[in-house]
Amino acid sequence: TASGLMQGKRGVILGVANNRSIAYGIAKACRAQGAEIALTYQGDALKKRVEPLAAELGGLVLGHCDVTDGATIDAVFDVVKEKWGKIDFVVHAIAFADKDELDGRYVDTSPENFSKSMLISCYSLTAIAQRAEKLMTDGGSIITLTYYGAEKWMPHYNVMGVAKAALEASVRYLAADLGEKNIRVNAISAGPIKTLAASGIGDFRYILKWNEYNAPLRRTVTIEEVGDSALYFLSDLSRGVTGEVHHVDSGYHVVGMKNPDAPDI
Ligand SMILES: NC(=O)c1ccc[n+]([C@@H]2O[C@H](COP(=O)([O-])OP(=O)(O)OC[C@H]3O[C@@H](n4cnc5c(N)ncnc54)[C@H](O)[C@@H]3O)[C@@H](O)[C@H]2O)c1
Ligand SMILES: Cc1c(CN(C)C(=O)CCc2cnc3c(c2)CCC(=O)N3)oc2ccccc12
Repeated sequence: TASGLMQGKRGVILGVANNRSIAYGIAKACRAQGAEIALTYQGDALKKRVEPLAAELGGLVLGHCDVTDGATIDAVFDVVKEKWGKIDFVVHAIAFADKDELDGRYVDTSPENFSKSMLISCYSLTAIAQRAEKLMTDGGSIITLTYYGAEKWMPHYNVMGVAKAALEASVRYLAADLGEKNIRVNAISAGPIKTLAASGIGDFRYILKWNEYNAPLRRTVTIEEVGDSALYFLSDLSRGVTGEVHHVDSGYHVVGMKNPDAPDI
C-alpha cells in the first residue's frame, strides 16, 4: 500500500518457521503497511517452509541463520547489506531450550542446557544488534519477543523464564547503548499462542484455556494482534520509546488471582 505506516522501510525478520510463527504475523503486518522484508530460516528443513512465505510477502530470503554460529549471522547481514545497503528494523523471534528441561523442576536444570538456552534465547539478540547497528545508518528499531514467565513463575517454563528475564534486561542495556544512534530496542511480551515452539509442551492446552478464562479480555491473542502491536514499535509512531517491554496478552499480566466465576478446567 502506498500510504502505509511502514512505507519506505526495510527490515530483517529472524524466526519464521511456518505460517503460525509470531514472526510471520509480524512480517504480514509490516508488509500490509508497505515495508520491504527479508527473512532468514534455520536449516534446510525450514527453508522449504520459509521460501513460499517470503514469496507470498514479496520478501527477500537471506539464507540460513543459526544463532549458535556467528558466521551464519554475518552471512545473512552481508547479503542484506549487499542487496539494500541499509535497514530500518529487525525482528528477533528466536528461542530454544531443551524440551526435556521444559518439564519437571527448574532446580534440576543442567549447566549445558542453561548455557545453550541463554545463548539462543538471550545472547542472540545482542549478536544480532551488533550486526544491525552497522546497517542502521539512519537509525532503526529492533524488537524481540518475551513472555510473562520472565516476570512470574509459570509452570514448566523453567530455564526459559530465566532466559527471558535476561533477554528483557538486555533490551534495556542495548537501548541505552544504541539510543545515541537513534536505534531503539523494545520487547513484546506475548500471551500464549499455539505455535511450533508451543507444541510439544505438556499442559499447553491447559495454559491456553486458563488464559481464556482469566485474562481481562477473556481470550488468547493471535499472531495478527502481536503483528499489529509490533507495527507500533517498528514504525515512527514509537519514535519516543525505547527499552520498553509491552504486553500483548489480553491483559493477563495484570491479574492477581483466578477468576472465581471461571469454570474449573
Ligand atoms: N508461542 C508463544 O506462546 C509465545 C509467547 C511469548 C513469546 N514467544 C516467543 O516468540 C518467539 C517466536 O516463537 P514462536 O512462538 O513464534 O514459535 P516458532 O517455533 O514459530 O518460532 C521460533 C523460532 O526460533 C527459531 N530458532 C530456534 N533456535 C534457533 C537457532 N539456534 N538459530 C536460529 N533460529 C532459531 C526457530 O527456527 C523458529 O523459527 C520466541 O522468542 C518465543 O519465546 C512465544
Ligand atoms: C507459553 C509457553 C511456551 C511458549 N513460549 C512462551 C515460548 O517461549 C516457547 C519457548 C520454547 C523454547 N524451546 C523449546 C520449546 C519452546 C518447545 C520445543 C523445544 O524443543 N524447545 O512454552 C512453554 C513451556 C512451558 C510452559 C509454558 C510455555
